[in-house]
Amino acid sequence: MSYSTLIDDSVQGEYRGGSSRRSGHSGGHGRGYFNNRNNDEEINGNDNYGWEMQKNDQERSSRPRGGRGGGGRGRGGERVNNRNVDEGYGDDSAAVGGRDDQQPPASDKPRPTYIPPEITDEDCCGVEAGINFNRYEKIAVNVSGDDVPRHIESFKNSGLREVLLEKLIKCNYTTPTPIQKYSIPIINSGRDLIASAQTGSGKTAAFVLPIVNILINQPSDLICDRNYCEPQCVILAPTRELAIQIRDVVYKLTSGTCIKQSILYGGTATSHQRNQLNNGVHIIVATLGRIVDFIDRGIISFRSLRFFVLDEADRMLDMGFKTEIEYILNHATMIDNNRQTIMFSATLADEIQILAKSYLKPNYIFVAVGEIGGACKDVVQEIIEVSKFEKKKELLKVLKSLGDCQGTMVFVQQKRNADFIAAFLSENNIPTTSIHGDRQQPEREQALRDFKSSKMKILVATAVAARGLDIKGVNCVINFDMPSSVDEYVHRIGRTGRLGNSGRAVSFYDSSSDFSLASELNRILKQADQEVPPFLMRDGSFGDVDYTFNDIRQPVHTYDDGDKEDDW
Ligand SMILES: Nc1ncnc2c1ncn2[C@@H]1O[C@H](COP(=O)(O)OP(=O)(O)OP(=O)(O)O)[C@@H](O)[C@H]1O
Repeated sequence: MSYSTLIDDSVQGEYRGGSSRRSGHSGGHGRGYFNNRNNDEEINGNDNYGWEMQKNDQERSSRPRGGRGGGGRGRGGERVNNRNVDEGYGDDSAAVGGRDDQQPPASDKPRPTYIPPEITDEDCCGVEAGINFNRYEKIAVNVSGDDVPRHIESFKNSGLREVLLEKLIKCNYTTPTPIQKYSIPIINSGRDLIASAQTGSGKTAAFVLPIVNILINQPSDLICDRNYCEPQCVILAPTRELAIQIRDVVYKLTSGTCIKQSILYGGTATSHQRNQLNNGVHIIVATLGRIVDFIDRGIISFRSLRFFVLDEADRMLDMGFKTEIEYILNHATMIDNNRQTIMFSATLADEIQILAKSYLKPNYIFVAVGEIGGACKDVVQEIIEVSKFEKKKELLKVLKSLGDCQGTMVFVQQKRNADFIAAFLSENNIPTTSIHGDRQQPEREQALRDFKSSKMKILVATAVAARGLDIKGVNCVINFDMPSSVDEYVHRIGRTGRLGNSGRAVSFYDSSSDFSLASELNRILKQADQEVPPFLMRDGSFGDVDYTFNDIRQPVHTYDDGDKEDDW
């Protein structure tokens, strides 16, 4: 197979002497049309992380705040004029100020004209439950907070409306996962919630189901006009692709009901999104940069907001996004008492919990299924010591050992490396595509489609695909480069081994650059009952694993197999 049939145009362009986009012609469907660049979230964990984040934070913290009372375009307008509103923060915050010297000033950048395809039912098929699904029952659940509502045992007795139960049957959701058992009644009862559960264990439905249920059960008027919209629920995610996926779940659970939803994300035409908003929507799923643009323009107000959800909450509250989150929460139209705040992630460091507390009502509930920040035990983790010069050779060796390498995600740290590795694999006759923040939005979505449909066996990705993506048939994750934190490692390897399926993760450890991760990797491997290789013991300490549930408020109720009811 020739190289050009294996890899799409932009990668090819990149490989043949720099980015085709940079030289003014993007290949394929993007030619001369989608010539915006995507400032993306991977900047936060990867390329040039340090100084740019500081710069961005300074820039954002100097922005004027709120105060328009839901209309006034004055100050918002100024801000809009100061940057390209379509690109805004690119994806999605974190890139204000431009992290790339080659980027033209924001105001010179062309607006994206990409209108994403309409969602179809085919877009909504997720992973099917695997052989270890029943093992979820054995995972201890810790809950803290006063007057915690009783958890459910089945969807049937969950209080969800018939229309939702029918949808669950269609989706093959027969039994709720532990996080769903606890979250559904908590959210249904109107309480704020911060929750952690392992990757691939159904956190999305854990918040979408009860929210949709309440919106249907206790409807309130949908307020909008041709310039303005008051959503009742806003769900924020750190990446565009994750926002799309959450929207798909919302669509799956609301289609045919009165609930209207919309998605706002960067790299796409704003006019299209605006039209949807002006017709009124109950639920907006969004990335941060784009929703802030709409707020700045006075198109979105929070007067009717009933639910504010942060998926991947630890990521959303870290330096890259925190200022924008606070901007939204402090917005003049936000009425705290009306709002239920809900936060989910597989990883929730103590600092994040402390920060999150200030956004939650004092009687919020904290739920942790299993070890907070622990890796999914259905993923067999293998760490190989490889010098950076040997990595490509080792990659081919690992892929060969997989037999058919269909459904492999290869993570790298830098965007240029993603294209480089994709080109390298393609040259070795392995159909490969790539996803990262320098690819244009249609290309990113096409890459995911090609990987999901098995047209491409391998997806090479940066941090942009590390969190939340739920792709059927991902059998193996390869960390070609180690991520910069062990939490990101947990998210990356969690793209496989989802919903009780088994998965495999192979990570290349180069002592010269990954030394600082050694102790944390030891802990993660031990927590997940995996073998710890000698070189990690050599490079890192090997203290006791401490994933104890730690709520700043006490007491904590622990529920494990056989001890489910006592504390209620
Ligand atoms: N009760 C259920 N029964 C069967 N399938 C389910 C159930 N709940 C969720 N799923 C499916 O499980 C898969 C994983 O769910 P989801 O993406 O919400 O996981 P997650 O916990 O958010 O993972 P991550 O931490 O990686 O974001 C999805 O394909 C979803 O459709």
